[in-house]
Amino acid sequence: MTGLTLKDIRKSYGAVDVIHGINLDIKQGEFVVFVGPSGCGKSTLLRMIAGLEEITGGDMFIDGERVNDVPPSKRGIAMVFQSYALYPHMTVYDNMAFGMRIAKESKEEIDRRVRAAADILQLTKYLDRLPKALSGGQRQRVAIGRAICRDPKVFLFDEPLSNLDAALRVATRIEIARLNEQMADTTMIYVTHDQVEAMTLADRIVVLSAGHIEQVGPPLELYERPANLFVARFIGSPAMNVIPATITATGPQTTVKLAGGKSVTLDIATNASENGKNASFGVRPEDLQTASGEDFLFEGTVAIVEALGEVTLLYIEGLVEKEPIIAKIPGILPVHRGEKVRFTADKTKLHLFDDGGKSYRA
Ligand SMILES: Nc1ncnc2c1ncn2[C@@H]1O[C@H](COP(=O)(O)OP(=O)(O)OP(=O)(O)O)[C@@H](O)[C@H]1O
Repeated sequence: MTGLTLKDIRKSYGAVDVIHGINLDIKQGEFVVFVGPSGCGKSTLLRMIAGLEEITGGDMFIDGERVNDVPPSKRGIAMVFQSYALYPHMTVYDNMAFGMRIAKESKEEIDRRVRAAADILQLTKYLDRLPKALSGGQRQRVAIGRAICRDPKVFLFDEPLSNLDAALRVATRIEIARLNEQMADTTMIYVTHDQVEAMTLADRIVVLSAGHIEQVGPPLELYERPANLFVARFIGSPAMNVIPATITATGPQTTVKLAGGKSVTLDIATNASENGKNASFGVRPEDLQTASGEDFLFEGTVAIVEALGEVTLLYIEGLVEKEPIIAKIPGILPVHRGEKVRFTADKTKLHLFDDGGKSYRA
């Protein structure tokens, strides 16, 4: 057994349970991203893997070895944090070499590892510089380089890009993707709030909420087939539109009556016992298209137009109380506030969830 296994992992702070029994198998070399709302336990879980937080219950295995009581330095793990904490008076080279010098590695081995890490991260020409003479993105790359030099079995990242500006985030994200390719045998676990980072870096995404797992899967599987309303709303930006509905016909296809009165037939199978039940109908903003004829899904009044150039976001009112429906239409639309607009959507892209929020498509 290689990689990392979490078996019914629990965490409590005093009487407060924050992680409620996580079961997860991570294969060697896999890139797994933890996402979830603030406070759901992402950092706590990562810190338990690192050994920085005690495990209250359950078992954790790295490379088949139970590590619950193994100290951080003996777990074969390296962690990169949000703030990179380099030694300001040391050069890039010395910052990367520091841990290995403490561990009494030979000069040759230190030099070999520092240069290999610098090469992967394109830092070779900065090795003699002090951190203050580097950009934020370069400094974060040095922090990553320092972690690479430890030759970890498991690499942990806790929102490593969140202190960088937008352009540097993109550049450093691409650097991390490359690092992952070059260190194909190293398992990587990454915590982020950023949808794009999660979607582009992950082999699998773990969606957490309130200390438990909602769904685990490859990014596009979560996007196309969310297991429940929580995941449906969490993955994708702007979030999936959700409209209350009632099931009026079941079978290989299902017909629902949407709040507002329109009936829609979906390519989703339900059995007869579901008839008459409340459900939630879901459609992603980017799956809506404007319609001209009578064959439309719904109609509403444009409340806000956001023209972003490559797409136009329309906020539509009059369908569901409180929240507007959002449509994301490619290009620039000649539509104005106050106009009535009709929308359709590809039937295969529609979602339906039962009254407990579980997807009927699962
Ligand atoms: N030392 C502590 N004592 C008590 N409760 C704690 C402690 N550390 C964290 N918590 C609680 O545990 C829960 C999980 O926190 P954690 O930092 O893991 O969440 P997170 O998902 O990483 O959040 P964020 O995205 O905001 O960083 C939160 O409700 C938090 O208040």
